[in-house]
Amino acid sequence: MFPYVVSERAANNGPTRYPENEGAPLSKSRESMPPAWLRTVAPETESKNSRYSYSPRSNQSPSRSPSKLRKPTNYRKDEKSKPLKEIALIAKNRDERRARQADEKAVKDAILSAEQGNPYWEFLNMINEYRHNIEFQPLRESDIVVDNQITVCVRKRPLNDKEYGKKEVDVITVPTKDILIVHEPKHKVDLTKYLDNQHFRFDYVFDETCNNELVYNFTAKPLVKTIFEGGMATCFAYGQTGSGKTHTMGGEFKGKHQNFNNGIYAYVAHDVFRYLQHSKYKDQNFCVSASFFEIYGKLVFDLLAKKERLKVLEDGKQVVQVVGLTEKVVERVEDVLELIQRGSHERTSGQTSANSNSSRSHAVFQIIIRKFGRNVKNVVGKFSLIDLAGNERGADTFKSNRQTRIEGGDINKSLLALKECIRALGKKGTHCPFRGSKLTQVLRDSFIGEKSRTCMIALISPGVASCEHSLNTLRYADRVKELVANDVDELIDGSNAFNEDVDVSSAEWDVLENKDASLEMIEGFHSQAIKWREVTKTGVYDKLEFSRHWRNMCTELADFMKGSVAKANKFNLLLEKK
Ligand SMILES: Nc1ncnc2c1ncn2[C@@H]1O[C@H](COP(=O)(O)OP(=O)(O)OP(=O)(O)O)[C@@H](O)[C@H]1O
Repeated sequence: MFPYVVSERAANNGPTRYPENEGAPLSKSRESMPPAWLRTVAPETESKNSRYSYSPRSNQSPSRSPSKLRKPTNYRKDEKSKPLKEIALIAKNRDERRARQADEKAVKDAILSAEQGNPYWEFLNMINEYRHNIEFQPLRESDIVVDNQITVCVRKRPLNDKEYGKKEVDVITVPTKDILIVHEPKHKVDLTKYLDNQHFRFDYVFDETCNNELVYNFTAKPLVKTIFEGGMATCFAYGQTGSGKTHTMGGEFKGKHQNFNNGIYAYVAHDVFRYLQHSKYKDQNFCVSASFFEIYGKLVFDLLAKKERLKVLEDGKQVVQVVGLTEKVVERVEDVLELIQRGSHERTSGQTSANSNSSRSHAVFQIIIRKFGRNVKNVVGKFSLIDLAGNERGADTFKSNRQTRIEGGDINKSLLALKECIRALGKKGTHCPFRGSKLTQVLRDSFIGEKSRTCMIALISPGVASCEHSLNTLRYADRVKELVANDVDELIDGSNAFNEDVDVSSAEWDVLENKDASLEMIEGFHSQAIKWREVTKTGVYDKLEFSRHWRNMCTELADFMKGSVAKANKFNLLLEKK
């Protein structure tokens, strides 16, 4: 990471230039000392209480403004010293300016030498300064996981070795748990460089320090219970090639080796088997199975049967079947891991990095809960986990190669259909255009029904070279669930909002008012909690009623305190800025 703290001035100015006749900057130690020629003291002026004056006999005569420096004659004592004071002040200001310019130049030189050959060094400088003004409040493990029907979040991966090697600049900032800023480098018509800082808000934003487990806890984990309660759960990984989709879904990579134990597939499997042990489900005759297939264009391949080609059929009741798809019964987490490993190898076998099929196909891993009935095994719920094709493939439809164009078109179509289907799920009663692509057709069940829940993890690469693709990914995710990011400025120091005194006093008013309301809220919660403690102590109580009350109380308190934190944060930032 960038090792210097960049001063505000250094980031805003272009290369330092010195005015003609002023020469090179003075060193900082000479700050506030007048130049040598001004320090030549004439005896007659010294005696008249003037610290510095000009002697016309001196051979260090100044080349500029001699009239200003001529020895005064007919002034009274205090009047005589006035022009000299002015001269001293001018000299002092100039020395300070020179010292400042020297500082700025030193900082820029340091950056330039550290970032030798980096065409983006000025942008890097601006981004660092922008970050310098932010009070970071990233996502923490202890943060509340909100129960959404549709969750849309973004994960930023770290810069990789290749990108460091190319001196790529990280253009993504994650100031809080739900806000992300893209610093897009731009040029004005006069070629001045500037940053277009674009803000986005999502349910959660994971920065480069978050690991797969944390991502899982806020995304797919809350959906596991859905499949035990008769619903469909779906989790998509969306993003450009190399942004971390497979890393997130399948498991972290160490070189070429992938650890299938710490991907979202595996975490879901762990939780499914944990749920099965629960007293509520233990005796329900549930059976768990898994399947793994790949959709490439309009074709479907079975990843658990040597990529056998499969047919997708829809019956009169709009029930979609992938005919002949392998569905293996699994009894332990290890069985699931074995299938994930087998399917993943099948998916990537025979491909080179230059011709990566995996990034041009959607991989669908499903965990299915069935209940044994009389001879039939009815589906109770299904968790579909999808590692989508690289979204830039959809954009590359101008590529000359016909095959690439067709592939790009198919990917584009499926991603657009997917977005519309998820949006339809969110807007109840809206028609779900699932026939728009093979992907949405196969996943039809996921987009219908009150109990269906979906989560989209948009993955982005942080480098400046990926900026355009990252923006496309973010705009897509933003359209899936339009969460407005209009209070972003409140978090970022330096916005105009901070300049007004009136803002500070209104923020203060808000906080003081909220403080009293918070106290009331907490007291109310406290007295209710004590009542429930008495009721539950006996062990004989209405569990359903308690669970509902307790959930509502906690949600209310959490929501209220969330608002309090925002108010306190705004007030604090305004004061610190002041
Ligand atoms: N959060 C992360 N932390 C560390 N490394 C990561 C992270 N995300 C991705 N990577 C690394 O980046 C590389 C590309 O990741 P990955 O293969 O998951 O991308 P992808 O989006 O699935 O690409 P493709 O569409 O080609 O399959 C891998 O080497 C992976 O280890």
